[in-house]
Amino acid sequence: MLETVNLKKVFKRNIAADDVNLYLDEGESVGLLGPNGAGKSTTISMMSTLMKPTTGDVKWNGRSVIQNPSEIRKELGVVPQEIALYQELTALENLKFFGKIYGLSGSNLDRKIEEVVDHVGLNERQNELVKNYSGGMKRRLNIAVALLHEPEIIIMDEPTVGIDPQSRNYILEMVRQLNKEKGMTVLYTSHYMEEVERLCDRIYIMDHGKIIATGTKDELTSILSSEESILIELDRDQPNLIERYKQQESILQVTETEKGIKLIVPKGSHQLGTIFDLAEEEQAQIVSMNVQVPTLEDVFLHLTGRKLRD
Ligand SMILES: Nc1ncnc2c1ncn2[C@@H]1O[C@H](COP(=O)(O)OP(=O)(O)OP(=O)(O)O)[C@@H](O)[C@H]1O
Repeated sequence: MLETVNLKKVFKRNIAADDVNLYLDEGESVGLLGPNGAGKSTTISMMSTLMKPTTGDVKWNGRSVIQNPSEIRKELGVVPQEIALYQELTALENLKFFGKIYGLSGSNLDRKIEEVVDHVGLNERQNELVKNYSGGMKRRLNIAVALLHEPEIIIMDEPTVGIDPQSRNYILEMVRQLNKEKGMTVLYTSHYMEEVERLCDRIYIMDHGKIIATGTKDELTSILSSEESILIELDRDQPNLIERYKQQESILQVTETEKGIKLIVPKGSHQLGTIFDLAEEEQAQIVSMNVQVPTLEDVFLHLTGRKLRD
């Protein structure tokens, strides 16, 4: 349905997207996951006609998006990261304005507005000025605008950045319904692993402009199927203990967490004795210990050596 072919964008000497190849089949919900600056916005801006690639192409049902931008733009629902609304107008006036740009009018436009306002849960507040909206409401209205012309696909650039947990939850549930109940294809970018885990059938992990892994959540975590992670909660910071663990060849990865340390070890390698012995030598109190199967966050760390939100 939508695919990129060796898509590349170079800003002066910075390669923001480097030979990106990804695709979405009809009805799929696909996540593009990566830290800030990974190249997600650049990639989806090119996919949605908002930016020209340096080289490569984007195909929409076999037709080049680069060759036919204005024609194909009408078929895509695009939710940019920046809020694109008129603050001095009401939500309803904004929707009428953008609806007309999409070529809608009369009772057809009224019906579509009613539908999208309902979908994003803004019925009761549609006559208020956008400047008085909360950040979460503005984001919801931003999404409503992108849905007005009934696109087959919605492309969303980090739609939950900077909003409260309740609005975030609302948006995630809304996107899930669009995909699962209305059958809309979704491309969702985020640096929140939990969001793509919750929403997406398939995930692309991006870093430094490149796609570094792809698959379902299970496929991606199976990259680490021969490993397990051990979460250790400590009574206080223990920099010496972290160093001691790092010196152990049998411990593959050591990361500091909010409350302690996370270790990645080969599955079934019976490291608990060593872990306890070293803690005792460093006079560190282990408050709790948890052995877990790897998460997408672990996969990212494994592939890049960095945390998603460093
Ligand atoms: N217009 C531009 N001019 C120069 N460099 C740019 C431009 N837009 C993006 N970049 C650079 O390209 C790289 C990728 O940026 P991009 O915004 O695509 O990343 P991202 O994964 O979407 O991150 P974020 O979550 O912060 O938006 C970054 O190094 C960024 O500084």
